[in-house]
Amino acid sequence: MEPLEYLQNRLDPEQFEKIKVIDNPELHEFLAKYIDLLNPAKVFVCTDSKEDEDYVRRKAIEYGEEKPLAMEGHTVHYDGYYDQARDKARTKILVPKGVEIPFINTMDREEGLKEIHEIMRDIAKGKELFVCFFVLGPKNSIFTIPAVQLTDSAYVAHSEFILYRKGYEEFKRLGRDAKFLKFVHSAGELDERKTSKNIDKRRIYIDLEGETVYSANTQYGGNTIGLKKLAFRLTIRRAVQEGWLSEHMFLMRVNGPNGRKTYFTGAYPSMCGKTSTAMLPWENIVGDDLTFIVDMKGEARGANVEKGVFGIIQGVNQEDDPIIWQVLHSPNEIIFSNVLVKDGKPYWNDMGIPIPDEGENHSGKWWRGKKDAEGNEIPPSHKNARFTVSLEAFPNVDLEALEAPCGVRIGGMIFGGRDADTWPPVREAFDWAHGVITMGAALESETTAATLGKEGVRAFNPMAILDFLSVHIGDYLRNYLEFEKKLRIKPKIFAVNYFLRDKDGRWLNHKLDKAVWLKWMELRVHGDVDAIETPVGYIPKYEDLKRLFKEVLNKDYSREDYEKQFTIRVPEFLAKIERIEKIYKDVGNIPEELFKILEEERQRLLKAKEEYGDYISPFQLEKS
Ligand SMILES: Nc1nc2c(ncn2[C@@H]2O[C@H](COP(=O)(O)OP(=O)(O)OP(=O)(O)O)[C@@H](O)[C@H]2O)c(=O)[nH]1
Ligand SMILES: O=C([O-])CC(=O)C(=O)O
Ligand SMILES: [Mn+2]
Repeated sequence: MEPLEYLQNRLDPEQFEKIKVIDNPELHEFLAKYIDLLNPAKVFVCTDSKEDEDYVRRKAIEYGEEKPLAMEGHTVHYDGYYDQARDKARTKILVPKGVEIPFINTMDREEGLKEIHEIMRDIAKGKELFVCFFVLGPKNSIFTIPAVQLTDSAYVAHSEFILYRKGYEEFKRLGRDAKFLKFVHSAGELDERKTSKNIDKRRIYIDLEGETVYSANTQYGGNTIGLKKLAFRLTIRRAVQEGWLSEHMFLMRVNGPNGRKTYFTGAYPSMCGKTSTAMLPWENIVGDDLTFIVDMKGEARGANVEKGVFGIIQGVNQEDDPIIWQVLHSPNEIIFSNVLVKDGKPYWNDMGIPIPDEGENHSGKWWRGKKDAEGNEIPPSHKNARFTVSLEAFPNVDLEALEAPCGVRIGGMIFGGRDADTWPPVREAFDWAHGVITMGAALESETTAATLGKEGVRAFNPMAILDFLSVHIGDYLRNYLEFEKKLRIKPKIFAVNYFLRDKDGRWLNHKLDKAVWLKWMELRVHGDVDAIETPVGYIPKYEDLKRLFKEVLNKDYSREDYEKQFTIRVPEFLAKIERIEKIYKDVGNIPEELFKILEEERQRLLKAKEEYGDYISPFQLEKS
């Protein structure tokens, strides 16, 4: 049967009409195939109308996937107790038989497709299936990538309405020209708490060739929200093939002297500070997780892939995060996930106010001291509990930049991670290649609760994208190095480390110190301050930071703190180069330039060590 004919038979006339007017046979075929496979009781097609969005929102509550909270617009959603983070082990990239790609969890495409299609057969039985259209990037711009989502979870569809720009009209406009991404999701059978029951059959399979991602028997956003990390695997590949960058980066405006606006991107692994940086109250947020960067007339231009925030709620408190706090306590449309609820109010770990001793959370009925099946005490909220809210709700959003069809010019690109003992708080690369290699490609960070598995383990995580990589790392890095050649005006590259600790494990910095590093980087982009040359890049001068700490945070910054934080730790840096070099040597197909740049850095460090010893005070380097 022809796909359109099938759809006409299968859908209510009202729903069918919405599909029929999109002139795209590939779409019709896709819809017919997966509606048939998933076999839902009914199908709802979302246009860009407010009524359709309202319908999805209502269904999320009717089907019990979300519950209303006391404040208007607020709901809570729970994922299963063992479904609280991204499942790396069961997320696989489907590749032709025999193909292996370093660092990537791959699977034979034929086999994978067969398995997932079997898992998905009749999986939506008795449920309603939502067909949703969105775009990645601003509408009608060079960044725009259309995408269609099928899901039997009203929570997933609802999240996407908050996080992405609507794309139904765009599909209609583009017709057959739409080169779109496809997402098929089913939460599978649900238990009495409306959480996915068959976790053993949880699968996230990414078919690069068909630009389709399948996700089954899971609800956690990172595993299910098609346009987020699932699309990210597909766009990384497109970017490498087409010569642009698709990155795990925030995008923000740092406000310089005399009203100067400078845009920065920042790539840090999951749970390592992207949202908290982009949300600094006196700067402006454009995006907090995913950025597309293209070259336009020799400039690097960036745009937020999304238009909302799926942010970590643990630790959000009135003092450090005043804006998020305010937004979370106002009648905005917000989905709280995996938090503690008592009397219709949400609570989370480390929120800076007393938390009730009982309520409902991701484990069901909860009381302080409750233990899970493994004997671990269950905290009030899960560490990876999140809030989903549109950026429009934030008073500090740069709306013009968010919707700019040509994006914004990027002045600086930052790389960072959880590094207890090596990198100083902030440092500038000597040039593009030095930054891309020693800061981006050499990034290591401790694992976090954003993925299932052990936390706090130092792990190689180049450009903060290792979990999402879908091409050979060598090709990915070559694309980065090549990208520079298209640029007339090159962003400066920086590295930050918010997570440096002393010997006793205490943090060497406060959470808001990052505000000072940003202002310093802004000045450096414009050549407004000098810096100290070290073997690993440029670092700030004490006088400049002292002044900025006073101006930005009204704090006194001592010489002792500066010296502790900015001492160049030669043995740690050398050990890191050793580790990174070994990793890349073992994989092959790596640009030669990477080894050259690491070797040069090693030689600079060895020379400095001879002259100054293992731990070099910035004051010593400043004098020389
Ligand atoms: N010690 C310390 N913790 C920080 C700092 N900045 C952020 N954090 C903590 O890091 C955690 C994650 O921060 P986010 O900004 O939400 O992480 P993200 O990079 O946006 O993460 P994803 O959404 O998972 O990609 C939170 O628990 C913060 O409290 C800092 O400067 N110092
Ligand atoms: O995708 C998710 O699960 C949330 C996120 O931003 C990340 O883990 O980097
Ligand atoms: Mn992320």
